[in-house]
Amino acid sequence: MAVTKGDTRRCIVWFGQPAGNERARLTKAGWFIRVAEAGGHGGVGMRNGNTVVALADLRQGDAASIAAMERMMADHPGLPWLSLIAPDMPAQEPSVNRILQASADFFTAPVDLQRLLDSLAQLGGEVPALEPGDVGITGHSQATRAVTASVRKYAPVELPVLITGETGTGKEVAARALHGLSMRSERPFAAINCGALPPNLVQSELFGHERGAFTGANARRIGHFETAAGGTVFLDEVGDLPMDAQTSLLRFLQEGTLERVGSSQSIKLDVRVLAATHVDLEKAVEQGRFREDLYYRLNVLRLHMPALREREDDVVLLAQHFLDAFREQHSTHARAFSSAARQAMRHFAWPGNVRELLNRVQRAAVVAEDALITADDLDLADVPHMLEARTSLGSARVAAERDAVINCLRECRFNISECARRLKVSRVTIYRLCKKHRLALDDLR
Ligand SMILES: Nc1ncnc2c1ncn2[C@@H]1O[C@H](COP(=O)(O)OP(=O)(O)OP(=O)(O)O)[C@@H](O)[C@H]1O
Repeated sequence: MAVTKGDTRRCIVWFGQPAGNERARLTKAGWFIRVAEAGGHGGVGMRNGNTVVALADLRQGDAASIAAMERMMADHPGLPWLSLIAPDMPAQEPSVNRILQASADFFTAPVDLQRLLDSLAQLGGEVPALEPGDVGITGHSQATRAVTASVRKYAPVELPVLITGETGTGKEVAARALHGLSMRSERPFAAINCGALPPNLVQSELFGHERGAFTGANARRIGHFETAAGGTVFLDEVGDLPMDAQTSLLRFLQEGTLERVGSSQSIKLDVRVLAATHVDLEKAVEQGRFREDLYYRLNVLRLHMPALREREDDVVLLAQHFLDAFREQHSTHARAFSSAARQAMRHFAWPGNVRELLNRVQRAAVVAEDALITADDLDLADVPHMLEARTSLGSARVAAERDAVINCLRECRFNISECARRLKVSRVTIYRLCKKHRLALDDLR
């Protein structure tokens, strides 16, 4: 199988059968598609200078062709591989799983063609034409692009996703994006804050109850899970679920069934579960506050939402986005941010993350007197002083540490063991500190 003269420079070797729309979109984007057979002869057909990406299409795959695909991938480890599976394919099945693991990225049919093009562009060494706004997650920093790519990847997979991150980082925004990009998007999305439910009512809120199930249960109540049938349930602060509700949730994840409180009848239900936590769930497991088996069930796919201070490049963009949204609903003089305000926003640590930014921008839009929101309007006028204090305090600490080591070494006549004893640290630490402060012992003596 040789690449003929007319081939373009960007080539996909598609092991399987691309659908008409897939072929059309990729060709339009400038990719030449070569259809190949995993068990066929002649390798993948490469020519120097071509960008070649291989795609393992397992949609029609029987066991023999999956095995052949695995061999083909093993024979060509230097090639970037993508893989494509059917939605009902058992991703845990060892040979399928090995193929997914060996791929740079994988897709579930129906293929999100924009994501496929982005992935191909990345593998071909181009800057991906990613539009994070498409999925409702505003931001263009590296960290946000990585989140968006994971959201696109996880959305079509029918597995739970555990979303972690500090408060206000956009965990619910991500959960909505996962739902909105999934095949369930036309069905309900139910967001439940487990921490806000009274512990004795959690079971009934989530799974419903029958009339007379407990004092005050005057009528049958349908729970959030049943209301979201065919859709997605998002359990925020899942670590706050009481033990009995954890057991019911585990059973639902294992068997796809639930029982209303006060009933022994099992109800079969199709709901995808997404969960979020801002506490360390692993620690809760260690301390026996969260079931380990439930943790493993929820933590199949994991999405981490970075803190806002880790995505400095997003701050001004998000602020303008919130201001524009505010202006659509309210009248305000404010149109944009002064350069001092932009600088203060970029340097602020944002302990409340995106939620705090949203609140400050809305408040500032109300109080602003002019077209440009000032640092003062945002209540961030102190940021430069805070930075200065942090810098000077930091450098004072470093200087004090250096002086303490030098003085002690001199007093101990450069006896490292003695110096370590007096400063109550190990000898290794003294050597490390000397290296850190660039203290050459010979120069000090
Ligand atoms: N990338 C984003 N683009 C636009 N709006 C965002 C983004 N991230 C967060 N927000 C907004 O910030 C606020 C907080 O987001 P969200 O509720 O999703 O955070 P959270 O991590 O779930 O918070 P908590 O841990 O308190 O439940 C919301 O108003 C949300 O719309």
